[in-house]
Amino acid sequence: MATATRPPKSSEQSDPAGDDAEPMLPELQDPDWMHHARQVAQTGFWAVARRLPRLVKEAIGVAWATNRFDTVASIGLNVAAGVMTTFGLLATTTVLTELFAAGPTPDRVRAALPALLLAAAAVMARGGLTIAAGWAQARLVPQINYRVELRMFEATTAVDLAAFDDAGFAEEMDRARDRGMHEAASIVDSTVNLITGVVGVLATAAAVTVIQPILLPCLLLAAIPQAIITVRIARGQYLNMLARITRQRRMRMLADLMANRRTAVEVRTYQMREFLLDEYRRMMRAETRADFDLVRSQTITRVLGTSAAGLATFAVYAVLGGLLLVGWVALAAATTALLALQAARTSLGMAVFATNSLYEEALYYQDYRDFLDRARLRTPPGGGEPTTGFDTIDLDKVSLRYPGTDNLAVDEVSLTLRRGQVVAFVGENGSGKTTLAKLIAGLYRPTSGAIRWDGTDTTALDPTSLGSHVAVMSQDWWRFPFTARQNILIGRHDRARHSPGPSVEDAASASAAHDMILDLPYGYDTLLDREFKDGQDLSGGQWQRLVAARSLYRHAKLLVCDEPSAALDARAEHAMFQHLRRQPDRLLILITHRLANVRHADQIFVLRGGRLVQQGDHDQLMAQDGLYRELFDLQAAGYLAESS
Ligand SMILES: Nc1ncnc2c1ncn2[C@@H]1O[C@H](COP(=O)(O)OP(=O)(O)OP(=O)(O)O)[C@@H](O)[C@H]1O
Repeated sequence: MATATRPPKSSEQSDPAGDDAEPMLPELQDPDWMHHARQVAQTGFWAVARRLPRLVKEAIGVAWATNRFDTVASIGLNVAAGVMTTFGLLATTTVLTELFAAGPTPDRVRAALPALLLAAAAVMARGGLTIAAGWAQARLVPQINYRVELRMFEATTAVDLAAFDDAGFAEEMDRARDRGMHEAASIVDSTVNLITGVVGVLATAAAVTVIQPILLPCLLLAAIPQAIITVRIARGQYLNMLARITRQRRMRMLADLMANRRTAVEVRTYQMREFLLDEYRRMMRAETRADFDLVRSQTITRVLGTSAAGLATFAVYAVLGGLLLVGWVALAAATTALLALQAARTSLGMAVFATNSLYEEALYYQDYRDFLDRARLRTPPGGGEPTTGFDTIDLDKVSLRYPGTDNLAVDEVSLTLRRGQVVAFVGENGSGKTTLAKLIAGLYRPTSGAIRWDGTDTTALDPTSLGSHVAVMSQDWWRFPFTARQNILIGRHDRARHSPGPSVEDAASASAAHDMILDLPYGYDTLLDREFKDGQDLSGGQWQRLVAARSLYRHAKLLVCDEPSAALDARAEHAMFQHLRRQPDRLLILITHRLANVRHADQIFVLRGGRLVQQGDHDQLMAQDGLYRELFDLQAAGYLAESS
């Protein structure tokens, strides 16, 4: 199903009005979570049926692990309902036998009464059991969904950061998240439906066998066409869905572009309206054609299937008539057989449909299982010594290579940092500053070399304990859709009362965010997401102040500030750097391209291509003919030129 990505065509190359014109946008690839689709489409029904026992076992295992009571109830009650079907049919035969017997009508009715009551009781019991089974089955679905989702996010939040740089991991996570995890409840649902269908068929077959074994082949003859139609229609729908999925994704993508606050500005400034609408119309025309094709082919299948079912029913009637004539079957038994026929048809259709669904769902569910296994391997083992912090941090020939890359992002860097210092990492874009800071913060483990806190290799320290002493003001911060207060509090959401550290307001004041927050409609309780009622948004610089407040609120012994003032105006930048000064119990690592802000740092480390090429304070580095002086002079020249 995968289609190759083509380069975008210009609008002059294509005719938006023509039905068969090439699309203006490049073809999309099928989503990764659809990789089983072809396999499902190409597997025959019997091949699927052979794998059923394993799939049923797997599904029952999932249900059992979630809620044993509801599992037993949904299967047991369905089986009990099947037994009632058999009783009901047998009682109906007795009723009919009494009614069709010779003698005065009142006597016949009286004789039929006990069996009639029994038949009525069986029907009522069956109805009650089916409802109770449905209730248990419906209870199972949300419980399974919650359990599976929770396990998914327990895994995604526990894996090491490096896992997210691994393309294979990210792909498996998307598959498991987009589709796999939603199939857990579906495989249980389909399994219960399958069991219900099979029990229904067996129950009617048992009744018919008791009444007259010769009627059993008639029952199957009449039910099979129905089963075939069900499979064919389901497969047709599936293949049609496969053929259309990429187009439907493109339509959703276009719909998103045309009705979205984030894209609204560019759609207008570039006057993209007609371009997007043309593309949407083209997709819609193709979709409508596909809808018509599906409806036509399904109608044809239904006509053929219904005719075959009609013929089969006619054949059964003929056989029954023959059996009646030769006296092999009594009239009452033949009438019951017709009732059984109807019930068996429905049950068989249900079982066949459930088999088909179960096969497909189980393939995708396996993706979820595989992802959990892979995530377990990527989760740091935990344990290790707890730590109360550090006086010195030593890096000994530390290197890091990102997965799937050839070059070292950090190349044999050795340096020593001390609590109480302000140090700066300086270098051109891509020189490895952020990566080095993340290594020191424990977010990545070195590919080689060692990082030691007071002489202890950090790999021997408990990661949670180590992380509690670190705060990182990242340059890739996220706009969390919480209130302003929560956005700061999450810096240390579990901080105990009276434990050291600034209050939310103090942290906000230190990062020049306090006044800006007070100006919001609900102050600190303003929700910072426009997608919710009464939500507000902030400018990039205002968000950056809030992010800074969060990391100051964390009150950690190691504070990494990666481009903390990139989006700040001059006044806010000045105010923030007043607070990012030396503190005796904190090591501050500053990464910035605005070199004026690092002039007062105790140590400046200059990186180039991942290697540490210079180190010293500002005066020492300016005295050398090196990269630092070159970068500093370039920046200073810009200001000097302006002022002259
Ligand atoms: N997640 C990642 N996966 C693969 N390569 C990465 C990843 N992050 C960074 N790199 C690469 O590692 C090198 C160092 O990147 P890093 O972000 O540490 O540089 P930097 O000095 O902080 O750059 P900038 O000044 O632009 O922020 C670059 O070549 C970059 O392309």
